[in-house]
Amino acid sequence: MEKPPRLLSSHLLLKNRVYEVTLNRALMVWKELQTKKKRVSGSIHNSLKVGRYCVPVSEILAVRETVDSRTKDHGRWQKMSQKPTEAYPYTFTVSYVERMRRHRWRCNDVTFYCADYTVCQQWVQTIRDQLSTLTRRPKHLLVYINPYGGKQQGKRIYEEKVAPLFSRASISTYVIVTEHANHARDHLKMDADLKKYDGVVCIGGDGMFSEIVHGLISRTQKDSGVDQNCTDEKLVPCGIRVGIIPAGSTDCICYATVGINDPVTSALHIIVGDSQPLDVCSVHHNNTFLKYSVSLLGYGFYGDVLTDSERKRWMGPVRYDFSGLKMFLTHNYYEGTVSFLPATDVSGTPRDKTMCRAGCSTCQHSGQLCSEDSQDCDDISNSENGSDWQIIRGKFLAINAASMSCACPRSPKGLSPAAHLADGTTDLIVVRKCSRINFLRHLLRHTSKDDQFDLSFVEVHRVRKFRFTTRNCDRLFGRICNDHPCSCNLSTATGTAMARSCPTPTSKWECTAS
Ligand SMILES: Nc1ncnc2c1ncn2[C@@H]1O[C@H](COP(=O)(O)OP(=O)(O)OP(=O)(O)O)[C@@H](O)[C@H]1O
Repeated sequence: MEKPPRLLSSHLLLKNRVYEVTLNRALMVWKELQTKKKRVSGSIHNSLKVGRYCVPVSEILAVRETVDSRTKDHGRWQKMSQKPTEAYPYTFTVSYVERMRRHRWRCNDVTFYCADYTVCQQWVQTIRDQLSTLTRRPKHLLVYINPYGGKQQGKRIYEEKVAPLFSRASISTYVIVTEHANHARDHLKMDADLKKYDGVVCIGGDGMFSEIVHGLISRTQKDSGVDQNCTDEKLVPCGIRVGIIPAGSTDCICYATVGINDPVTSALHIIVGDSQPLDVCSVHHNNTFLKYSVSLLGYGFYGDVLTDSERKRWMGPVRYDFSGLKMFLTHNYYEGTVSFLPATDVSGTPRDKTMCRAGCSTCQHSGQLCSEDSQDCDDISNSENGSDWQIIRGKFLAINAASMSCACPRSPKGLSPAAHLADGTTDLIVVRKCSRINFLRHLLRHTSKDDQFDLSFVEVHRVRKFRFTTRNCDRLFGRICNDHPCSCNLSTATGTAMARSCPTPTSKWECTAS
């Protein structure tokens, strides 16, 4: 492939050594000219070889000029440990993403010393020009902080770890610290002037993310004239991106999308404009819309754990372990009928060995699955009307729909390890009534390498829609656990980014009680 032409090339001083520094539209590279003693850190993933560093322009956060070793910014990010020699009195500092191990990102600064003021200015201006061409980067963000989630550290996490990075990247923010549950949802639904923002940032856990998703999707449907109660109507995808800064108890949506629960990593993904579409399921009861779900919808064990754990919020994150143990000992089961429409037109299965990650080819293809005029969507409707529905009757300990892996640090594989983030399907996991010891075996497999579906009392299906009808309809929806990671907080087990996520309502399923 042809190399992009050089925009700039200069000999600049860095840590008292002379480097050849070059910039093209894609990369900034600096290479040491005198390498008597190689003392370059190998910690940067971006480096091509010792003494040569390479940073994609897309991962440069900012550049700032420094005159006479006094930077214009006096932030904590400044690392001006060495004084410029007299021959190189003009400096500029580049902040960029340093990729560490295990999906962790950090902001690193490198300061270059120039002999000539014009050269210094040229570098600053050319890098800024290149950054201004990156149109996916947000400039204005609406930030909601839940001061109540997780260990109640949301405000501190935002102020100490995230806000300085947003300010470094010249992102303007409008920050709302929520005052009560559903504050963010209602503000997004009714009041927020979304045209002013390039994205919404959620500082909190999965419950808070769910609030924001509900606010945004409901607003989008209302603005587009879509009736949420009608199961046959196609949902209109939500155009605005949502960033997650993990500050909850389990943060499984962040973990499953970014691969790590780390506020700095998530903030950096937001700054560089990364995005990952997510499936959104809608849940209905008797032709009435109940909820949206992007991660786990659980009935039975997981719903019971959530219901119980909400009453014990004062315990902090450990409440999930406590309630998990309690529900495990209670060993409730539920009788009813599960009917589902299998996703027969997709390539993968829930038993695959690969985990879905950003850039997954299956999700890229399926992202357009239910776009307007899609033939595939018509095929799905035809199947519904036909006889493709399958039925399971019996007594169940748990009925779960995982629209993503639902992985979290305590259960790194998650509830359904091969579930896709945006393929328009959900993995339906049915755990039939079994002995307590067998159920424990199933739960323990969420934390081990063993296949949690390879048990006679567990069934897993990749589906487009499903229905659950209990024998006792009254109890049905009181026990649904929606968009909540309690699944990852079982008595035995223990999730950027944020998740940089863009809700795309590509699949729908319904629960009906009759
Ligand atoms: N100011 C507030 N006071 C009380 N509750 C709030 C407030 N703001 C948001 N909430 C509610 O707090 C609930 C829990 O928040 P969040 O998801 O951030 O933390 P968590 O439950 O500890 O973490 P996780 O969902 O990852 O387990 C959410 O359902 C949200 O509706």
